Amino acid sequence: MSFVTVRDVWKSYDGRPILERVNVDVEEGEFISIVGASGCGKSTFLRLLLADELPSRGAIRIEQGHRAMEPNQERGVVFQRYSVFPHMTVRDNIVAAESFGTRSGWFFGKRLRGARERADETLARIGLSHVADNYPATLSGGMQQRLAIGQALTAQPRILLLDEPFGALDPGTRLAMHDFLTELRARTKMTVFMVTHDLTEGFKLGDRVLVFDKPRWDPHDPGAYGATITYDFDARDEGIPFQTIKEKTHVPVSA
Ligand SMILES: Nc1ncnc2c1ncn2[C@@H]1O[C@H](COP(=O)(O)OP(=O)(O)OP(=O)(O)O)[C@@H](O)[C@H]1O
Repeated sequence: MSFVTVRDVWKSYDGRPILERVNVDVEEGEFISIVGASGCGKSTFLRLLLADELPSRGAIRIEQGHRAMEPNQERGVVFQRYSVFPHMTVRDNIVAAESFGTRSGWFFGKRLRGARERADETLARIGLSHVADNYPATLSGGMQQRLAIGQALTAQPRILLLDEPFGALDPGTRLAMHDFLTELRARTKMTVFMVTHDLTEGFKLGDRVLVFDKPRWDPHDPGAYGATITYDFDARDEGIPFQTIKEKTHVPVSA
C-alpha cells in the first residue's frame, strides 16, 4: 500500500461540488506537482491532505494508518499567503520552526545556540541574513514568503504542502529557492505536494504532475460538476503521460 492513498474523495461546499471522484496513490519521497485552472479546487485538495478540512465523501489515508482527521506536525504547509510569527525576529521564526517539533516546544542554553547557528545557515541560503534581527512586518511580501518557506523546510515534515510557494518571488530568487528545496529533498525523505501555475516549474521540480480539471462540463451551469485528476504525468521521463484518467465530456443540458 502506498504512503498516501486518496480514495474516491468528493468535496462540496453548500451543496456545490468542488472535487469529485479523486483517486491517487503517492509513494513516500515523491514530489507531486499539481496544476489546473484557477478555482478548480487545487488548494481545497491540499487542505484535505492537511486534514484542515474533511472530505464530503471518500477517505485520505497516510501510511496505511487511520484516516487523516486533523492536522499534525507530520504535515508542514506553506500557503500562498505567508504565515510567520509577527512577534518573533526573523531568526527566531526559523528557530521556532525547529523547536516546535520537540517535547518542550522551545530550546534553551546549548541547544538554543545550536539552533540559532543552523537558523543563520538557513537564512544565508534563503538570502535573509541581513534582516535576521528584524521583525517580519519590516520585510517585503517576497521576503516574508521566503521566511515561511525557510520555516517549513526547517521543520522537515514528512509531508510538505506548498501552495504556489514561489509565486511572489522574482525569477532569480525563485531559482535559488528551487535549488534549496531540491537539496533538502535529497537529504530527507520528504513527500511534497506543490500547487503551481507555472508548468515549467511543475515539471522541473516534480516527479509527477497531476492535472485537475472538470471531466464533466455543463456550459449552462459551470458549477454543476467538480474537478478531478484528469492527467498524471511522469515528470521524470520528460513528461510523457503514462496515465490518462478521464476523458472530457460535455454533458447535455437535459442530463
Ligand atoms: N470554505 C469554502 N467555502 C465555500 N467555498 C469555498 C471554500 N473554499 C473554497 N471554496 C470554493 O471552492 C472553489 C475552489 O477553490 P480553491 O481555492 O480550492 O481553487 P484553486 O484551484 O486552488 O484556485 P486558484 O488556482 O485560483 O488558487 C472556489 O470556487 C472557491 O470559491
